[in-house]
Parts: sequence; C-alpha cells; structure tokens
Amino acid sequence: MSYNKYFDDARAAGRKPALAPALINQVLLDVAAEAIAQTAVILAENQKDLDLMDPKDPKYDRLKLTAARIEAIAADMISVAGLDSPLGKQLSEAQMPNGLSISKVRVPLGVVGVIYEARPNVTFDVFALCFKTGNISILKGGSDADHSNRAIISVIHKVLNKHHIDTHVATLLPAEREATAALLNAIGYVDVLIPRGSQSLIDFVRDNSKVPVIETGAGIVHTYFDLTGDLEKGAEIIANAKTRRVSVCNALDCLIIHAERLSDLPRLSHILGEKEVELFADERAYEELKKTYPGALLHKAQPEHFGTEFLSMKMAIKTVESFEAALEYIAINSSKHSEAIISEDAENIATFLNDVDAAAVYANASTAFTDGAQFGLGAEIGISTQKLHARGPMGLEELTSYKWIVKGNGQTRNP
Ligand SMILES: NC(=O)C1=CN([C@@H]2O[C@H](COP(=O)(O)OP(=O)(O)OC[C@H]3O[C@@H](n4cnc5c(N)ncnc54)[C@H](OP(=O)(O)O)[C@@H]3O)[C@@H](O)[C@H]2O)C=CC1
Ligand SMILES: N[C@@H](CCC(=O)OP(=O)(O)O)C(=O)O
Repeated sequence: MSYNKYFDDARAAGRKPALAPALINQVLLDVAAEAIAQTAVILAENQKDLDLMDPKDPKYDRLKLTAARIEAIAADMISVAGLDSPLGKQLSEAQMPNGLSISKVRVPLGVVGVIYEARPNVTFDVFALCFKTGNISILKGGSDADHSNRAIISVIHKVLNKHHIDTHVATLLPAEREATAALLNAIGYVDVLIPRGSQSLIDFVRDNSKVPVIETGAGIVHTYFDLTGDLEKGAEIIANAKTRRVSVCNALDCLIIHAERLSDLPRLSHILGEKEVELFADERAYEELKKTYPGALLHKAQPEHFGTEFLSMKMAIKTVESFEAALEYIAINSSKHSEAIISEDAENIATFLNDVDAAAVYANASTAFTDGAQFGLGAEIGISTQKLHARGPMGLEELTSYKWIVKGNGQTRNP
C-alpha cells in the first residue's frame, strides 16, 4: 500500500497559514467537550478492542478506557488549552555592532510522526500538544487499539470540520507495520519521529529511520531505600510507585535496600503484600521476608529479574552494602527514565539527584509522577529517554524548535 497520499496531505496542511491562538484553544476545548459527549461511542469501540485482548495481559489496563478516564483526558485537553503557547516566544535578542538585530524565536517542528502503544489516550494527547504548537501530527497507534483510535480521530475530525480546519492536521495511519516503515522513510514529509513503546520498537526505529528520531524508551525504574530512609514514607512511596498503574513505564521495578535496613523490610513491604505484589528478592532480602511476606508471592530472585521492566504486579529487591553501591547498581541497570532515593540524609539526597543519570530523579517521592500532566505540561507526547533536544516528559516546548530572525537596513557582509 502507498502512504504517499497521507504524507502529501499532511505536508499540504502544514503549508497553510498558522491558526490564531484563540481558535486553537477553542478547538481544544471543543474536542474535550465532544470526547465527553461521545463517551458511549468511544467506550463501545474500546470494548471491541478489549474483547480481542486477554484481560490478564498487562496491556489490557493500558488499553482500557472508562468514563472517568475520558473525563481525565478531557481535563488534560482543557489544561493544554489554558497553557501559554510557546510559539513566537523570543528566546534571545541581540543588537549587533553593524546594526543588525538578531533574535531567536520558537517555531513548530513541522510534521511530527508518532508511533505508539495501545493506549488510546495518547491519540488525544498527541493531537492536543501538536495542534497547540502548530505542528501537524501523523499517528500510527498500536494495532490492539485500532477501534478506539479510529473513534477518537473521528471525534477530533468532527470538531476540526466544524471550525473549517483541514482535518489533515491530524492523520491516523492504518494500524499496520508497513505504515511504520513508510513513516521511517518519509524524508521531506516528516520532520521528526517519536516512537513510544518497547525496546523492539525503539531498536527497529533506531536501525531503520531515515528521518530524525526522539526516543521514548522503556522504564527500568529503581527506588533506593537509604540507611536513613523514613519507614512510613518509604512504605507508601514504594507501594504507590509499584502499584498505582503497573502497566506504565514509570512504575517501579526494583527496590534497592541498604543492608543495614534489611530488618525493616517486612514493614517496608507490608502494603505490597496487601496488594499482592509478587517479589523476587535476592538471598538476604528473601531471608528477611520469608517469615512475614505471603509465601505464594515471595520468590528467590534469578539474574533475569534485575535490570528488567515488569509492567505487572512484580518487583525485584536488591540489597546493597552502601549508598555508593546503590549508585553503581543504578548506573548499570537503569534505562535512565526515572530513579528515586528515600533518605533523610541531605548530603546523600544531593549526591543522588546530581549524580544519577536519568530523565527524572526523585527524593522521597513516587516515580509515578513522571508524566506530562503531573509535571504541569498539560499532557505529554512521550517521556524521552535520550538527551538531545528533549529529556523526560515532553510537552509544548519540546514540540518546538527555533529560528533566527535577522533584521537589517541594508547591511552587507565584507569581506
Ligand atoms: N518513555 C515513554 O514515554 C514510554 C515508554 N513506553 C514503553 O513501551 C513499552 C510498552 O509498550 P508496548 O505495549 O510493548 O508497545 P509495543 O512496542 O508493542 O508497540 C508500540 C507501537 O510500536 C509498534 N511496534 C512494536 N514493535 C515494533 C517493531 N519491531 N517494528 C515495527 N513496529 C513495532 C506497535 O505496532 P503493533 O501494534 O503493530 O504491534 C505499536 O504501534 C514499555 O517498555 C514502556 O515502558 C511506552 C510508552 C511511553
Ligand atoms: N503518562 C504516563 C507514563 C508514560 C506512558 O504513557 O507509558 P506507558 O503506559 O508505558 O505507555 C502515566 O503515568 O500516565
């Protein structure tokens, strides 16, 4: 199948004059209202996708929409509408000795291609952030969410039509792998690609893309409980980071504990036990837990349990002799997404926040906060695990580049 028509139409939509900020915000508010109004339709289509998936699959929860989730999506859309647009913002201005005025101004990236997991809220989020920043979005959603995504793009297109806006500002590609291959080769049509998904997707895109890519990779997430960690805070933070939504990339995968706090492990993990989290504990942690933790949920860890993203009610426990050993362990096993320390030692906290190489580093808080809306960005287009252009939750600013504006009155360069 040829995808040229999709790409041509998107590029043509991108050449049209920029929309007024007030109109952009009104469209976002109208899409939010339409999403709520069409809750029953969206949920019915979502159910068709759910019917094809095993409810025990961790992806099921990611795929599932509810009325409350649609309300939360609409609320995010409303907050994106309420945020200042970065477009046209002057980043710097200089008057040169020759009289030239040179300024740096934020502009859209252009056509943004997003390949993403079977999580239907992403369709709304990507549209909202791209539309607000004057970008054209080309979406390739997970095939497991195809009914949901098609219902959502219809909601968006209905509102765009109402405002006489070219619907090609947001295009949903057929949910087939060939569409991804075509996007990767769409030089001259797509300015940047943002893949959201498994290592297999990221590797495929990294190896094959001819257009620039911003990676949003897996979250192999650790929380280190330090010698001075507060037990009460620790138990709540760890349980929240692990169980708030186990299928998402910011969920906790491995608790690292200082050896001198091992005797506190039963109390530190009691909420996990109540929530039926399966633990894969190293030798010493296992010995501490075997008297108290529910037997069926406690296992001796194997090497494959470390440096692993579970995306389910499973978690590894690693014992370390020192703070330095925890830093070393994280440096080797982290995917540089989100990392946390629980400690009352100001010096260790400062060192951790400074030295740990991850997109988001936390002290005494749950890694579940790594999320665009939670960071005040309205929503997120992905959580970048690379360092160039953008890092961590990517919102409006991260969907812009800049250009230099040079104004003169007849200057020529000599020699
Ligand atoms: N950092 C971040 O912002 C995010 C990270 N993630 C990470 O993603 C993972 C979960 O995603 P998961 O549900 O497994 O999604 P997948 O990686 O299975 O799917 C995501 C998208 O990529 C496509 N895809 C997957 N593999 C390939 C491939 N080899 N070649 C071409 N296309 C491919 C899928 O298409 P198809 O439907 O055809 O399979 C789908 O559109 C977790 O590791 C999570 O941490 C997820 C979202 C955001
Ligand atoms: N935005 C997220 C985290 C990032 C995300 O979308 O990840 P995933 O669920 O793995 O597709 C959240 O906490 O809701």
